[in-house]
Amino acid sequence: MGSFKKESNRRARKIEAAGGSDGMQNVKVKGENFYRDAKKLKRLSMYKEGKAQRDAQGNITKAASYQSRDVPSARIEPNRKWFGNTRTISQEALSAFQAAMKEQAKDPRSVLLKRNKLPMSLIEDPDKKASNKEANKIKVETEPFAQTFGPKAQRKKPKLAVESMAALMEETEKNRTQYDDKIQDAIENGTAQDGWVQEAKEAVFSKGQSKRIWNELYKVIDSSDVILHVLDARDPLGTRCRSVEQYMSKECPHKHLVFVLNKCDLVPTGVAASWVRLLSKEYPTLAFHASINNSFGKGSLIAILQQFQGLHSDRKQISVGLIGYPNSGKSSIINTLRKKKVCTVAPIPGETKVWQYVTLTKKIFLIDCPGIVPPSQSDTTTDILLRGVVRAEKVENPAQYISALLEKCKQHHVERTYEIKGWKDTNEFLEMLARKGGRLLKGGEPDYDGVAIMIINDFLRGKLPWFTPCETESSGGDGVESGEGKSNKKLNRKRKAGEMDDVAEASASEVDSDAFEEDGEEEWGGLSASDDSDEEES
Ligand SMILES: Nc1nc2c(ncn2[C@@H]2O[C@H](COP(=O)(O)OP(=O)(O)OP(=O)(O)O)[C@@H](O)[C@H]2O)c(=O)[nH]1
Repeated sequence: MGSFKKESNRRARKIEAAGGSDGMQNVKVKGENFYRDAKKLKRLSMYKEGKAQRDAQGNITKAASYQSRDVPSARIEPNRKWFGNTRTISQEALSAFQAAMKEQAKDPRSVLLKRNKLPMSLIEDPDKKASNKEANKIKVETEPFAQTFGPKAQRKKPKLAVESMAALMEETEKNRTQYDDKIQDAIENGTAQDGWVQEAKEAVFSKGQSKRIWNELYKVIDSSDVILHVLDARDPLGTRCRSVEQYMSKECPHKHLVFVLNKCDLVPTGVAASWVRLLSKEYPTLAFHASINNSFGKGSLIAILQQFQGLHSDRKQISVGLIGYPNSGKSSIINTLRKKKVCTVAPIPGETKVWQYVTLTKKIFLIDCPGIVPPSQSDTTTDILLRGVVRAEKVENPAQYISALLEKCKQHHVERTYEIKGWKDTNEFLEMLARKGGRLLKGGEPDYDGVAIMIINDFLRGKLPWFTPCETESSGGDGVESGEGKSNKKLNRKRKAGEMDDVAEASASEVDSDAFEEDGEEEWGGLSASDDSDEEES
């Protein structure tokens, strides 16, 4: 406990120093504002450090310490708290982690982590990053703004081949005539080459490439966490959109891409299995048959979507976009998953016009996208037509595509489907079919184009069985006829067992696809793990 003794002594001392009772008013009494605050103390101690030294004229010869402009040498004491949430690891451990992650990031099935929580900057190749930086730096350094643009620009003027406007017009006209002649020659001789025959294509072959459709696609990609890329099992590579895959891996690598090999009921089980094996090396791949009552692979597709949803458990829901070629069965897959008709499905391409949201479960939304066709210089009009991008009724002279179509099919399948035999060339085949079906024009002329449209539609809708063999599994690799490899041997075995008959019949009508379906379920058990209990659960 303190006493007031010290305080009374202090007051007595002060009064005495101030000259008796007159100085009473000047003696400070303890209470409010008695003690000096921190600010005042700081100022006072600054004065204590000394004033500046001045010469006779009053100029400062030596500055006071508070006036000095020298930077004081200060050291900051390191503190563990700075490293709050981070963990420090050794360089060796970091390199080992980088190497392991690089391996895993390549394998799409082994990394099922939240991509946005991965330290991607650590995984990226530091050398590559450095070289990119270097390249950018060089660009800026070699061509600074002032040298390139503005009044001090040092760039040379472009050299023009012509000297006047009239000469330029003349040159342009000459080039155009040359180009037109070239196109005309190519069309007449059938020697069209890539690049400059594009103009000669019918407008209908640009279906699925319009700006509107691609805008829809980008909307779907932007809004989705998982993208299901739907491929036609009969021609998976033909219906693959590599440009979209590249776009996704570059612009949004955190989104998951999954291949869905649809229409598996239209190809032999072995072929579908080999395609799944091949495509799985790049992205997770599922075999699927879209049908509301008789589906295949639905359980495994829902299971994989639920896994993805688990990865994003912090979100209320995830969106799953379906993209792919027109007519590949995107809307049918949504209907199959929902077990009812929620999207319009039609055997004609371009049925889906705009994107649409469908709720699968409380936490999973599906987005249907219109069919897209990546523009390619190497795709011929025949390729485009036989992928089902264009309606056969819309093309000019459809009979011209029948020879290519027949090359893709086995002769005995064509014979059995149309119950005709012994044609020598495509024209004769069309004529026989026209006469058999009574498709004749005035004067008994066969309706070649009418029959050709029918055949193309049968080909696209699965009435005429065909498939593209998986190249890695067949030694020939160019079409059904030449493939003598493993898959074809397998197929031959199946054909002997009457399985291809099942395919032909099953594909004749979509509803009547049970026989092949059952077989598929048996063989596919290990790959896509689809069983009834799965389906029931979902
Ligand atoms: N046999 C068979 N036919 C299928 C399958 N999936 C879809 N189809 C048929 O393929 C046709 C096209 O199906 P859609 O679902 O409309 O295709 P889409 O990809 O939505 O087509 P767009 O609207 O043009 O983008 C329809 O006639 C379907 O019945 C399948 O697994 N097997």
